[in-house]
Amino acid sequence: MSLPPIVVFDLDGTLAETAPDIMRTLNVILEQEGLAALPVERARELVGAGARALIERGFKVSGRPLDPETLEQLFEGFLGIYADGIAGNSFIHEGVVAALDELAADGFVFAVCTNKPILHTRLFLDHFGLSERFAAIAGRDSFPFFKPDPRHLTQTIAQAGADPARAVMVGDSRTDVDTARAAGIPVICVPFGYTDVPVEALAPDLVIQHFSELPPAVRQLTDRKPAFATHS
Ligand SMILES: O=C(O)COP(=O)(O)O
Ligand SMILES: [Mg+2]
Repeated sequence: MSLPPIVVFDLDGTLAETAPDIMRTLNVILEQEGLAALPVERARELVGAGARALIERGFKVSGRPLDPETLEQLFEGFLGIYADGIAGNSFIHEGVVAALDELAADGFVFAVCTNKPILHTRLFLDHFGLSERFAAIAGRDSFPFFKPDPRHLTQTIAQAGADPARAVMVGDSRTDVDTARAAGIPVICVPFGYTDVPVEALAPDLVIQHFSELPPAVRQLTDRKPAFATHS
């Protein structure tokens, strides 16, 4: 039996708007350290490479040096603060569930490959009742490597038991495009996530404006026709 095709999703900024709760957590930490809170709009340049990088970048834009030991302490604090109220102001983007339903009817399976810690990733997806929709869920700490290392993506696909030759990545940032390119997997970008340059500048295979555009985009890139195409 052949392996199923797969769509692998980035989480922050792609499947979900998570910036309000991520930035709220960062601001608790910055204020604890005597620094000014940053506006949620800064998420576009700060989020995307995981919680440690977020804290580092938050200190950098605040003009405060940060030594490695303090970073580790603050990261430990971040884990608890963010987990507590992880979905307070976050939401799954409109059309995600309908797109999953439509692609599942075509035989696709799904996975999440995110640089969010796996603890938060699972908590978040559980909160929205979505965990069981994914054949594999991989966070930044699920393997000894993480995006943009292509093995984060290829191992996620392997764990999902899917066909890497009929895989598509969906993301919102340079990290996702670089990961997919290095893995030789086509990539679709959403323009409403966390990136400091327009996603078009990252040259993904396709850009979708809304998740209603995802099923045809995925079919185009995997050369698959809708299940009932022959009847139309
Ligand atoms: O939380 C982050 O910094 C990155 O998460 P993502 O890989 O889901 O965009
Ligand atoms: Mg992202």
